[in-house]
Amino acid sequence: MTTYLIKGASIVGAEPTDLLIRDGVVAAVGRDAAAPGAEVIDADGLIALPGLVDLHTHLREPGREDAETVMSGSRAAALGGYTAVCAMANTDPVADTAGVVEQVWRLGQAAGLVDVRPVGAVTVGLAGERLAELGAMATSAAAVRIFSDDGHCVSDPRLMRRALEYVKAFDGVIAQHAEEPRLTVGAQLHEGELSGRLGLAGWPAVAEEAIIARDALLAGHVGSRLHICHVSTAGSVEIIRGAKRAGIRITAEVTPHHLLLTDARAESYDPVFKVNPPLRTDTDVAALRAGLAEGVIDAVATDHAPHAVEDKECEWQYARPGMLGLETALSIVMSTKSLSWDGIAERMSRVPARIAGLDGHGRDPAPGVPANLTLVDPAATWVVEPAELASLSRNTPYAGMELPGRVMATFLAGRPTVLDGKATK
Ligand SMILES: NC(=O)N[C@@H](CC(=O)O)C(=O)O
Ligand SMILES: [Zn+2]
Repeated sequence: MTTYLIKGASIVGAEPTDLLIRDGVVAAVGRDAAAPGAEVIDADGLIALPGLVDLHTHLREPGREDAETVMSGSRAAALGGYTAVCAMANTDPVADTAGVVEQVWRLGQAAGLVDVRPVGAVTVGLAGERLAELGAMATSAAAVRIFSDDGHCVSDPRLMRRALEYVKAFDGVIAQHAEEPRLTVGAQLHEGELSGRLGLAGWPAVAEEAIIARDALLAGHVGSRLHICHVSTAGSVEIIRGAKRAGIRITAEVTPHHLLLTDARAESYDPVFKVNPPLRTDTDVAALRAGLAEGVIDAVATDHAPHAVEDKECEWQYARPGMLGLETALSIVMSTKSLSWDGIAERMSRVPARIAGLDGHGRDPAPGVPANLTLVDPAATWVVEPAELASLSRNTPYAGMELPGRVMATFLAGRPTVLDGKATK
């Protein structure tokens, strides 16, 4: 295994130093760190962050390998500075058995660019009727800790309660896509002035907030762990704040797109802006940014949702919801200027690693720590060219935008997955 000497990197914004990476770990930190024969990486002006951890990635394999594969999604993740991603269960077949989660986990190992941690479905086929084999997925080689029907809400409160009770035994967590389906029938975008003007069915904030409030109470009653996917409204932030104050074991994530974009984008009628939950208002964006900085929202998660051209480049009503996220997440978060480097490390690496139970990830580079880290050039800017993304899909809402911050190198267990801004495989 090659030894690397990273010279002049600033660890999470501290004074520049050198890092020696040997045998999969950070072997030494400091200006005197030297090793004959080491490959030297000039990191002058770069920020070293613990490798980013994504709690919400759609890799589409098995089933929609035309939109993304474990390999292409892993490459996109590494280029975005990620060393671990939690792969959502809404594949075909659904990841609702030990067999499917092990298959995804093995595909991730074989790709070797990022730690792929499969999320298991809560219910069989995501149908919301019967619990999936949660225990078998937890004890499988994939060691599943996060369970989610994401794409769908576990709307039956009795089933949700039982799932929360079940995962307590192995410190699992239920990640809820909070959407009361009876309130979002036919919904196309945020319910507000614009949906009224366009004459399209709206997705009201209360459809999200009602489920979060209900599930927080259930999680508190059961004493189990609940995680809320892609929080999108100011009201949700307040409910989560209250639940945390009450001692409920609740965590939450926000996506980069909900931190930047508003429903005004829907006016263009370009389906690239169609997503679940929908883009909301300026007030929501401000509350999400503040909630994230404060820690009421624990983590940034991409909800990377690749879709094939025919599913996205069509009439708004027929387009699938979702947008790409892995390769742009860090730059988008930087562009919002709502987090310091420590805040970015906390909300994009340390805390998501803790939520997902990933011991080897989310640790600042220090002697003895597994070498899962990323080097970012804070001064560089880049223009998003959809055709140049590593994802097999093109549905980025940031096409043509100039963004700050460029991932120059990423290391997974001491091996570079990105060098000079390019994936190593
Ligand atoms: N976010 C989306 O709009 N789409 C996701 C599902 C989901 O995360 O809810 C997808 O799988 O495409
Ligand atoms: Zn979702």
